[in-house]
Amino acid sequence: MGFHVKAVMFDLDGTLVNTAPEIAYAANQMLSALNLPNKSPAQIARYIGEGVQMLVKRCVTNGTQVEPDEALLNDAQALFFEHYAQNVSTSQPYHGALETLNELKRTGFKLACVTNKPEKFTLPLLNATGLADFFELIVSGDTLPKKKPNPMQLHHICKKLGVLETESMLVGDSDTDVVAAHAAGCYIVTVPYGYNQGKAIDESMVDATIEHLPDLIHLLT
Ligand SMILES: O=C(O)COP(=O)(O)O
Ligand SMILES: [Mg+2]
Repeated sequence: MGFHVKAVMFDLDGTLVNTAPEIAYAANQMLSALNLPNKSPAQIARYIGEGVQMLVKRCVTNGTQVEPDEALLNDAQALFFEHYAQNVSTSQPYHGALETLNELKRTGFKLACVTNKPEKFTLPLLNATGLADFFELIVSGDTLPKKKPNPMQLHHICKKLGVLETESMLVGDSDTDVVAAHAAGCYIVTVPYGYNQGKAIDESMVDATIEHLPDLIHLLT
């Protein structure tokens, strides 16, 4: 396919691990604590992708653009952190995730994880799912001042790994990933099964789409 790639960066939620159920569980515990009605896991899954603050805001405002009361939002954030910390890492990697990372690492690719999830949740999740050791670098949503769709995390990873952006690929599940990769100048490959706020990925905007992670092996080796 002509990808001259030395480094592969993986998005986490919706790409490597099916975290929507555990995120929805924590979000509903937060809503219950605030005496707000619970939401279906499918609805909450549509709020994933732009970090915890956006997820919480969408949960308390029913996904609308209205600004919630600041005190309510602060309480909601704290409650989400408290509840998610108690049950993070009950999720499973998607089919083929481990074998794909294993094979890409074995064949010499530099691997990194880039997520909008806060570090507090990223590291336990990667450890519990057995994914952490594949990555030379893990950059979370609060590791740097900006997160995806801003390209800062991707530039940071390329610099640390000693590769050019044009030699790097992001594998993701959402428009957030697509915009970040374009802004950084990296290749972008997407999976169709993750969380893209209920929309399909616009395939004209990506370098390739794969059905499942193991398809990457054929694309890159
Ligand atoms: O926490 C989120 O909003 C999404 O996380 P992701 O970047 O790993 O998909
Ligand atoms: Mg994602």
